Amino acid sequence: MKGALPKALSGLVKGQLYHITTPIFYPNAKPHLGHLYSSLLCDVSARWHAMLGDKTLFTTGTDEHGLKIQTASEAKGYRSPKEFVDILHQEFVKLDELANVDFSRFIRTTDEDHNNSVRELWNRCWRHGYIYKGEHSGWYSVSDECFYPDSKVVRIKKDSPGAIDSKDGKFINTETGNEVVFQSETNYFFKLSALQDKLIDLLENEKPEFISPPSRRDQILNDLKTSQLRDISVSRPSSRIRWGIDVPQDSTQKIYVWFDALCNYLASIGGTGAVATNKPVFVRHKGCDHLKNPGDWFAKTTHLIGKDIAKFHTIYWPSFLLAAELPLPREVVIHGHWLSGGIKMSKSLGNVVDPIAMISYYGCDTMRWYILENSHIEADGDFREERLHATREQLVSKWGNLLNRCCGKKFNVHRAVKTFAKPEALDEDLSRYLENPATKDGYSKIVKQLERLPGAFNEAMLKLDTRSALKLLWEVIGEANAFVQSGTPWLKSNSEQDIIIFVAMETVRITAILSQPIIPSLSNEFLDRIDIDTSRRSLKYAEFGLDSDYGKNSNEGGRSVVITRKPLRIE
Ligand SMILES: Nc1ncnc2c1ncn2[C@@H]1O[C@H](COP(=O)(O)OP(=O)(O)OP(=O)(O)O)[C@@H](O)[C@H]1O
Repeated sequence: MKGALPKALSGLVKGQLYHITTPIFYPNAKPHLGHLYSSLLCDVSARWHAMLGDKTLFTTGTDEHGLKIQTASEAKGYRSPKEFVDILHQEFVKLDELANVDFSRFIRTTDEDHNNSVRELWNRCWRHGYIYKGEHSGWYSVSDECFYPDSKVVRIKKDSPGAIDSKDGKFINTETGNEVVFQSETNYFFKLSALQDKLIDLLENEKPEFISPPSRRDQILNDLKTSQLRDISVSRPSSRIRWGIDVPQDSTQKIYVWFDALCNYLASIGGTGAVATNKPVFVRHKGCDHLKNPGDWFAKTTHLIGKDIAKFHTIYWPSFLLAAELPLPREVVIHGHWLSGGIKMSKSLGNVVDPIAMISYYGCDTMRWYILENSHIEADGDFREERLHATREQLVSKWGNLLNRCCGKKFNVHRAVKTFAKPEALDEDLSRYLENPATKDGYSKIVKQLERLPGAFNEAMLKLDTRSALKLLWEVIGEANAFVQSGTPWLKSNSEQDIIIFVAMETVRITAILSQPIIPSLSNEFLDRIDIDTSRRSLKYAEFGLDSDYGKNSNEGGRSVVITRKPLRIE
C-alpha cells in the first residue's frame, strides 16, 4: 500500500475498519430533508474512508415495530402493519437511490436476523440480572415511544398551545411538546440505575471521545452527574401493542421498540452472538458477505444521529451493551436539526421539505453540495430554496466556468500537461513564463494551496466538518479563476499560455478527485471532461503534477458542457 496516498496524507494508516450507521428511521410517513441529512453525512464519510483505503461498511434502514407504526397503519386502512411498512420503507430506499446514498446494508427491524439479535441481546441482559418484572405508572408519549417524569409534563389548552393549566386541556411533555397520557401496567424493567456510575466513568475516563461534538458530551455528562437515572420499562403488554417482538420469557409482553431498534447495529454486522464471540459470521452487506471479526467491527462503529435521539444512543444503548457484556461502539456523533418555521422538521408535524422534489429539479449533486455546505454538525439548519438555487449558480459560474474556458479551442490542455507535468519542469523556475506580478504570486499561492489541500480537506472530512472542507475547495477554485483572469492566456502562446492552462486544469483535476465523496457524479463528469483515465482518480493522484497524461480531446469542439444554469423553481 506504500505510496497509495498523496504526500500530504502519507502518514495515515490505511486498511482500518470503519463502520458508520444512520439511525434507523420510522417509516410512518415519507422521508424528508432531515433524514437525507443524516444519510448524506454517513455516505460522505463512508466514501471518504473508502478512498483513504479503509475497509468500510455503511448501515442504514427502518425501525418498523411499535405503537406508532401500528396506529399509522390502522389509520391508513392497511390490513397489517407489515403490509404498511413493506410499502413505506421503499420510500427511504428510493430517496437513498435518488440522492446517491450508497449504503452497504439496508436493515429492517422486521428482518429475521435482526429479530434473532434482539432476542439474544434481551437474553444476555436477562441472564446477567439486568431485567426484572414490575408495575409501571407514568406519563407515556406514543409519538416519542417513552415515558416522562411528572416534572416534564404540563397541561395545555386544546386550541391554544401556549396556555398552560386549563381544565379541558391535554397533557404534553416539555422535552418534545408531544402529547402524553397517564398509564399503569405490568412491564419488564431494565436496571439503568445500576449503570449510572459506570456510564460516568466511561465518559470521564475510559472513552472521553465516545460522544461528539464535545459540547454534547459535556452536557450529557453533566446531566448524568446531577440527576439520578431511573430504571426503564423495556416491554409493553401485547394487549396494547401487538406489533413487536415477543419477550422471550413471556409472550404476553412485547419488547420495547427502542431496545428492539438499537439492536440493528449489532444485527447488521452479524448479530449479538457473533459480536460477543468475535468469530467469523455471514453478513448481508453489498460487496461483503462475511466478516472475520464482527466484534472488532462493532468496536469500530460510528453512530451518527440527530440530537432528538441522543438519550437513547448515549445512555440506553451503552447500558444495554454493558449489561450484555458486549463491546461498545467507537463513538456517537450527534448533529443538529433542520428547522422549518423555527421548529424541528418532522414527519409527525408535516412541516417538511421534500428532498425528492429538490433533487428532481436542481439535481442530486447540487442538493448534496447545498446540504453539506449549509449545515454544521453543532448547529440547526434552515432550508432556503434560494440558497439551493445559488449553489447551482456557483457550481456553474466558478468551477464549471474554470473548466469551460480552459477547454476552449484557443488552448491545448494536453500540450500544457505534457509540457509541465514533469518533475524537471516543476523544479524549474517557472516564473519566467509569468510576466505579470499578480500572476506570479497567483502561481505560487495556488501550488502551495494544492499541496496542502488533501491534508486540510482530510482533517475536515474526518471531523464531518463538510462546510470547512467545501470552503477549502472554493478557495483554491477562486484563486485559479483569478489566476486565469490576470494571466490572460488568450493573449499568449506556447509555454506562456500552457503554464496558465496547466495550473487551472490541475486545480480542476485535484478538486474533482477530492470532491468525489461529496458530488459523486458531477466530480466524475468534470474528470471525464478533461479525459482523466478512470484508473487515475484515486486519492494517490490528488497531488500537483502527478498525472502527466490527460486532456487529449478536451479542446475539441462539440463536447457537452458539464453543468448548466437552472432558474429558481417557482411552485
Ligand atoms: N429535522 C431534522 N433534522 C435533522 N435530522 C433529522 C430531522 N428529522 C429527522 N432527522 C433524522 O432522523 C432521525 C429521527 O428519525 P424519525 O424517523 O424519528 O424522524 P422524524 O421526522 O423526527 O419522525 P417523527 O416526526 O415521525 O418522529 C433523527 O435522529 C435524525 O437522524
